[in-house]
Amino acid sequence: MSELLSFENALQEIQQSATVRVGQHKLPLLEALNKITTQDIVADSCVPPYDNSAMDGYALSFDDWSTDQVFPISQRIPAGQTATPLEPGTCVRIFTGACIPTGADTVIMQENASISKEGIHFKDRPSQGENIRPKGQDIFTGQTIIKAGTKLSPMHIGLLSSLGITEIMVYKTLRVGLLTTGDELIPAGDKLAGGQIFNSNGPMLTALLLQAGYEVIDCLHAKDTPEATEVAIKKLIQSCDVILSSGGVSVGEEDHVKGALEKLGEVHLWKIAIKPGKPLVHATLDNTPFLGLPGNPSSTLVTYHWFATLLLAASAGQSTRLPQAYLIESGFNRIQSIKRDEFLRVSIGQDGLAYAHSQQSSGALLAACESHGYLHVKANTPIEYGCSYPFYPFSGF
Ligand SMILES: Nc1nc2c(c(=O)[nH]1)N[C@H]1C(S)=C(S)[C@@H](COP(=O)(O)OP(=O)(O)OC[C@H]3O[C@@H](n4cnc5c(N)ncnc54)[C@H](O)[C@@H]3O)O[C@H]1N2
Ligand code: MOO
Repeated sequence: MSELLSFENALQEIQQSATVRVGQHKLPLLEALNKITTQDIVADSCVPPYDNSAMDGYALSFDDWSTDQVFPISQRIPAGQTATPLEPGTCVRIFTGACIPTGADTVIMQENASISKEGIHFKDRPSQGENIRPKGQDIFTGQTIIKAGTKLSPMHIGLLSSLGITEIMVYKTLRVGLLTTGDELIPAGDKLAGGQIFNSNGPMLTALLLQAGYEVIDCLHAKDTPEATEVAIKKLIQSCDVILSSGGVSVGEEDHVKGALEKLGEVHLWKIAIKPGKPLVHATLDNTPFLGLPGNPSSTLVTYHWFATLLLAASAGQSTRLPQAYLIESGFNRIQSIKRDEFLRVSIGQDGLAYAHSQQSSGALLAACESHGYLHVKANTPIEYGCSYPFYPFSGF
């Protein structure tokens, strides 16, 4: 086991080696959804831009209020209009979102007002400043609202629109090339012959990449020969910013990916002390980063989640950090441990405890579909009922 790199060291090596691989351009705001900011966004104005009412009601000066005071209405201010200064001793009829007139500092909601011919009476003492949303409550001028390297979400699109921003500088979309390997694989839709299985990693990786907002330039398949593997890799190098592959990275004489990488570029790491996913390989070919994921579908998924997401994000210009862990207590015991860090596919029960799926084979994918995420169990660590372990939901990757 000594030749296996630790999980933490592998993460660090891949993260440290990654650099931005894409250019920049300015896009209309909605087209920038899921794109990555190239610089900090600093607000050049306040949101809201003026003090405004949080309620439909009446604005007045708190100092004018007494329990017997009746306030004539001197002004009506709907949202969208400007206000003139408050006449002392009066109140103004005001609506949610409307400007607070100079001199008013309190809004009383209409449910707490009594209307008579003389004016409006507010029996209960208000709190000074109530129901007023001050200028800059959400964003103030000069505030950094979005950091460089942020993937823009629908919330960011709303936030930027609240500042009147219509276009933004973002990184161009990362172009990813995919290679699947294996003589036994045929595409879904073809007819299976003896010894064959359908290629599921190709579509799964494509879906993962598309979901993350990357462009899948090409998805090639290579037979298990050194020549076919090299030809496919050379083709992908021409057009892709990053290349991912599945299969062919283990030690058998049918595994040709690592050999091809050694021939075409520099291999940085191979074999990590994790289960599933041990024979991951990381290389650079002609300045193009390459991550060779193991072929067993759950090994492909785990290594994509932990390592490919890191490499891809950094290559795309995104600030990278590890996914959020939640400490969750185990709902089961397991005495035996192994010498590799494990990523068990687990569900969180109604009782809040983590339960391992009964099928943990790296060749089985249904377990991932029926689980909520990974329980990270360190090497040589037994699992004890009620003890806490880091849990990583699939949605966090
Ligand atoms: N003697 C040893 N044998 C193996 C070792 C080892 O240390 N010594 N490691 C095992 C581990 S761990 C893993 S993981 C696998 C990884 O092997 P490869 O990455 O070389 O993958 P393949 O051999 O090409 O395929 C493994 C398995 O996955 C299926 N597969 C591959 N690609 C796809 C695909 N696109 N869609 C669906 N299924 C796929 C393939 O048919 C095999 O069953 O090596 C162990 N062996
Ligand atoms: O490391 Mo492999 O992915 O256990 O089968």
